[in-house]
Amino acid sequence: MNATVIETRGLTKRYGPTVAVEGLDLEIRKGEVFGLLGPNGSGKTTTILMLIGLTEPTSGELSVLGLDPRLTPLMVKRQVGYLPDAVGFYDELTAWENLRYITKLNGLPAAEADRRIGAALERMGLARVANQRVATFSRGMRQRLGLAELLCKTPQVVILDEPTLGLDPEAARDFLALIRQLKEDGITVLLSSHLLHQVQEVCDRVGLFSRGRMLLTGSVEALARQVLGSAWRVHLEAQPAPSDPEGALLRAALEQVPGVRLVQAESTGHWRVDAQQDVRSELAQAALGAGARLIGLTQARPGLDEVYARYFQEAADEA
Ligand SMILES: Nc1ncnc2c1ncn2[C@@H]1O[C@H](COP(=O)(O)OP(=O)(O)OP(=O)(O)O)[C@@H](O)[C@H]1O
Repeated sequence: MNATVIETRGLTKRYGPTVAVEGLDLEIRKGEVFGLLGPNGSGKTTTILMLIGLTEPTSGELSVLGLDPRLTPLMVKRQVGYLPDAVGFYDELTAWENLRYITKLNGLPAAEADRRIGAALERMGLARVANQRVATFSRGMRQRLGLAELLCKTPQVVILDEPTLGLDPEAARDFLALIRQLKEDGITVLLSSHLLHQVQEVCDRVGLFSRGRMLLTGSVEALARQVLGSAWRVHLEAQPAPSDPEGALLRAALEQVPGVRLVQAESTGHWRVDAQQDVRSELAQAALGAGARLIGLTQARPGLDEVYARYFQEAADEA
């Protein structure tokens, strides 16, 4: 198993009477992409700020790359790239000049800085606009420039606060693809977002936050299984046999497939099947066995939005 890169135990932050983060136990391993997910005000930013030593925890333990950000904030900052939700650049300088300025502040020798800046801009798809003033950049380009800035530090860990905020769907998808590339380089990524459906594709694991507490953690599939009781969803289109006009036989056949949890008629000839594992071929066989004409079978993963909504609905019902 990969080394633990970020670890917290009972991490808590209070602002006067407000509990921003309470009793957070977190363990993130090298090369993981971990998503802190939850609505506005649930404690994601405060968690991030504690991890990079920008705010003091009220109590609890934390370690980032084996260091305590309370004791050695500069050493942590040197190895951890942090992209806040609003990235600030000098609008009148070009992309290259902005990065050059920052690398100079970080004490990087000029030749090495030029090499890293060139590579980072290329990697972020900004090489063509390297000499363009940042004032002319879209929000998506600024975000990519923010990531390029982080890469100049050759960080081991990258922490991104709401990285897709304000991006249109295409720019958001592109940005998430860049995050996936960081993982391929062995960089550990922690990102926060309230856009559950958007980040679920890119995260190996997620922690769902609510009111300062991380209530659920795991892979999207594990959470779906835990909360919804199933992790696979298949949409099946079939015309029942002429002798089974209501589709009752077809439905019974689908229900009998091992692993199937729920079969629901969505509209005439359309069925939704929730299952514990991939049962597509078994469903196809069952449909044919019931004399139906199989028209189509598509698979969709239940989304985090649904997990989140169901989990909090159940918690509210219990309360
Ligand atoms: N400096 C502060 N002083 C007082 N209260 C604060 C401070 N920073 C955050 N809080 C409170 O702590 C709670 C958690 O806020 P936090 O910013 O961590 O949430 P978040 O999940 O990152 O939300 P968002 O998505 O809106 O950034 C909120 O109730 C917030 O009002």
